[in-house]
Amino acid sequence: MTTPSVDRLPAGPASSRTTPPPGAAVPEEAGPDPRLTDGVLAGYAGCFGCGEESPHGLRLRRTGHADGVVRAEYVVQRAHQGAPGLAHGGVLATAMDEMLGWAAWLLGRRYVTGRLETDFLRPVPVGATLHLRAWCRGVDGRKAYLEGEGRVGAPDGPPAVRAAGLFVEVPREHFTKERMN
Ligand SMILES: CCCCCCCC(=O)SCCNC(=O)CCNC(=O)[C@H](O)C(C)(C)COP(=O)(O)OP(=O)(O)OC[C@H]1O[C@@H](n2cnc3c(N)ncnc32)[C@H](O)[C@@H]1OP(=O)(O)O
Repeated sequence: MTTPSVDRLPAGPASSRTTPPPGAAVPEEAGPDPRLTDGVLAGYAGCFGCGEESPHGLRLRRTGHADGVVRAEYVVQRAHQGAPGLAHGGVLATAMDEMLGWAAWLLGRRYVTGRLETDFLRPVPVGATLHLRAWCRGVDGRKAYLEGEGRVGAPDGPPAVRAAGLFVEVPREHFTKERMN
């Protein structure tokens, strides 16, 4: 069991559907299983969140993981605007989805987002670097409960976004059977 050493924001966005039930353990971080990172799944270059081949994608850059917490940086691009000069909320939610997904996959199993809840705490300007981190709060059968946050300008900068999510473990076929190409 690991307990992420995270300086958590006071009130999270979690509803009952993204809160682990009592007794749900936080597993040891397994590290991404090489069998999961086969180019089709984790690390996919076409991924809108992290892929280098996605022209207007977020291109999240992972900066490390330790003690069950995964960290990344995201620089807000002009293509990510909602209001002029400010990041679109849906784009920020995407960044959090990606982060929570990474934290889930570090458990060594394949997960997809079932539910994502997001709080937007302050606007994030184009050109700003968002320092992101995410961690697991517990696993209950196929369900993993993740949490994360993004801070502007520095890892201890002002919080701009936070999220809680319920991820569901799926078999490999999930990613192949309904693919269009
Ligand atoms: C490295 C990779 C990074 C990836 C980062 C990006 C992650 C993503 O964005 S993934 C893409 C977005 N997500 C998707 O496309 C998922 C689409 N949905 C699905 O495929 C299915 O609905 C799926 C797999 C989530 C669940 O379906 P299924 O496998 O039939 O499981 P199901 O029996 O319905 O649910 C399993 C459990 O999860 C719970 N659950 C499922 N969905 C939700 C939900 N939205 N809210 C709360 N609980 C839920 C169920 O209640 C059930 O709980 P219990 O076991 O206690 O009864």
